[in-house]
Amino acid sequence: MSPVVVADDVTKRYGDTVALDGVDLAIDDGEVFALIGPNGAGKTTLTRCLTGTRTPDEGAVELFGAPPGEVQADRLGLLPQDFNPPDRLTPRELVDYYAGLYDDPRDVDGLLETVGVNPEVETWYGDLSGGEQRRTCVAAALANDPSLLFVDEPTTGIDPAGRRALWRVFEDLAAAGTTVFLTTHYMAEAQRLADRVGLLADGRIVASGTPDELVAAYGGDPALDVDTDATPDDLADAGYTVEATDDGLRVQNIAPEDIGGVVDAFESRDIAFDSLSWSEPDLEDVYLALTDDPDVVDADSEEVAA
Ligand SMILES: Nc1ncnc2c1ncn2[C@@H]1O[C@H](COP(=O)(O)OP(=O)(O)OP(=O)(O)O)[C@@H](O)[C@H]1O
Repeated sequence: MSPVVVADDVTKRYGDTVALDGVDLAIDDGEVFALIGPNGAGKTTLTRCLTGTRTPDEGAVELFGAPPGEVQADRLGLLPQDFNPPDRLTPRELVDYYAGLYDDPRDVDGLLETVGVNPEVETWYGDLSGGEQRRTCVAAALANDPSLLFVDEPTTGIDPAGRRALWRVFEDLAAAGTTVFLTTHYMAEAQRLADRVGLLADGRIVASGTPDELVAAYGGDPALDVDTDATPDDLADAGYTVEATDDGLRVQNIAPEDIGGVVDAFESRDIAFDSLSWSEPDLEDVYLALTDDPDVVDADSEEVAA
């Protein structure tokens, strides 16, 4: 099976800034690929090069085996990060406008309902909340029922319930065979939706694989966090790898069945603690290990205005 999306040694510069530095990528038919990476890593630039809205300085891009400009428009869906439709249209008018550009569009009201926007609403796009605007834009990007969809930060600014609703939309698209390329700052989004994840840093793909492969390779070990005033020295003779954290101690490489032994080690040394919290590594740990970026967004705890 030949890949649907190919980037071959793609380099893009803006003046002295090297936004992409030799990116290789191949995405198979029906795959959901999530591109993650810090601000300025080059995600939007790569999305633009792949969709033909930017031309690489070096290297080549192919969609369905052809340059992006030669691909039939109704096969592609694109939701750019900075998509800015006319303000004075209702959601139905707006999606209807995009649907009208294609021969065989999806049903507009059904699309709006799918993304959680009431098709009857008479509010102009410009007066919708940020989350409602983004959901309307997702509906517009799906108007032609694309077989390849590019979405650049599709759920930024959407509240947690709305984000999960959109995840279900993307999961349904993937189940129906749509190839999806998405960029996101939400590690939970990449972990849940993506068959494969690529981590872009300074214009280079520094790691790629399934979420499980990346976690196994870079995520570290499961750990037990202990809320305590103790220091690592207090447990120096206990045989554990222990490091200090903001709230106390982290005991590394602890399986669930080892937790009792750690508690015994604390109690036998008369070390007081308030609480224990065990966690397995996830994609966020991978991201932090490979980028050292403190601004990674936790999709479950982030506060957003709907
Ligand atoms: N039109 C432009 N002119 C000059 N520099 C640009 C232009 N577009 C992007 N850049 C620079 O290229 C680099 C990559 O930007 P890009 O927007 O692709 O990153 P990103 O990973 O999408 O970032 P974010 O997560 O903040 O959206 C950045 O240093 C950016 O400042």
